Amino acid sequence: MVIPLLELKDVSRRFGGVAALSDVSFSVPAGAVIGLIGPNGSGKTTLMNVISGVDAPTKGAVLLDGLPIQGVPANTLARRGVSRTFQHIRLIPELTAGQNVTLALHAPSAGPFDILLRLPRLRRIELDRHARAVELLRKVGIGQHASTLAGDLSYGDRRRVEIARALASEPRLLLLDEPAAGMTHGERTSLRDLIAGLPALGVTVLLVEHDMDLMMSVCDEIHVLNQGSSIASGKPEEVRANPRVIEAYLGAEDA
Ligand SMILES: Nc1ncnc2c1ncn2[C@@H]1O[C@H](COP(=O)(O)OP(=O)(O)OP(=O)(O)O)[C@@H](O)[C@H]1O
Repeated sequence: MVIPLLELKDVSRRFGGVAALSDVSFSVPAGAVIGLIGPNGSGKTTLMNVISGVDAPTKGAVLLDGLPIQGVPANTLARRGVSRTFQHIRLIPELTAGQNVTLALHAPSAGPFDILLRLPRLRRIELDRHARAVELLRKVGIGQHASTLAGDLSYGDRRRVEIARALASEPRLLLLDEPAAGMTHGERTSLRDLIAGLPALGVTVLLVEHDMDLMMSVCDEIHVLNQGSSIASGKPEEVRANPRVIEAYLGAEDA
């Protein structure tokens, strides 16, 4: 039996009287792009928080390579191969795209003596880190903007820098929370190609996104949440035609 990269078993999260997640179960096989959709407030971000260690479930298990990780802090999970982007951009606008990515890189970093004595090793480490950041920016299609201030980049390119930052820890599982939000049509098309290419780089993707065209064209499988519960799972075209899904979205529009 092949152990999935990620498995959720009856994951629940309550906030006081609010059941943000109720017994959500599904798995994410290695090498896939898996989508998570649902109307506003259905629990998608809560689930991303629980998987990435930003939050812990009230009940249930989150397994990475078959081992429980619920409650493990985000920085530990990052070392174990789980990385994410957030709904709201978290770059430092006064730093260049390259510097923003460099900040997210793991060691090798300089030691106190390297810094104090400005040993040649320090310069070499800095050059290596910069080269690695540029390589990551190239992977997401904006290598040419490595020296541009993050604050001067277009919205779509800032989102790409965020993805490059998330790739800096060499994740096996990348959680993308609404990466297309605020993007133009053209930016969405290139984001789609970027996401579709991630499995070939060894990165499995769990994607939360409201852009249905993007989801339909990039996901191998989609899971649908409504009011914290899983209401449908399947191939994009199956999910799109599912009456429960249509009803959940129409209901949300009426609200
Ligand atoms: N920290 C919190 N404290 C209290 N309630 C919360 C908290 N976080 C989320 N909730 C509630 O949990 C439910 C699910 O919220 P969540 O943000 O996960 O939904 P979502 O599907 O990501 O929504 P959106 O598409 O609008 O981002 C909502 O009712 C929300 O109000």
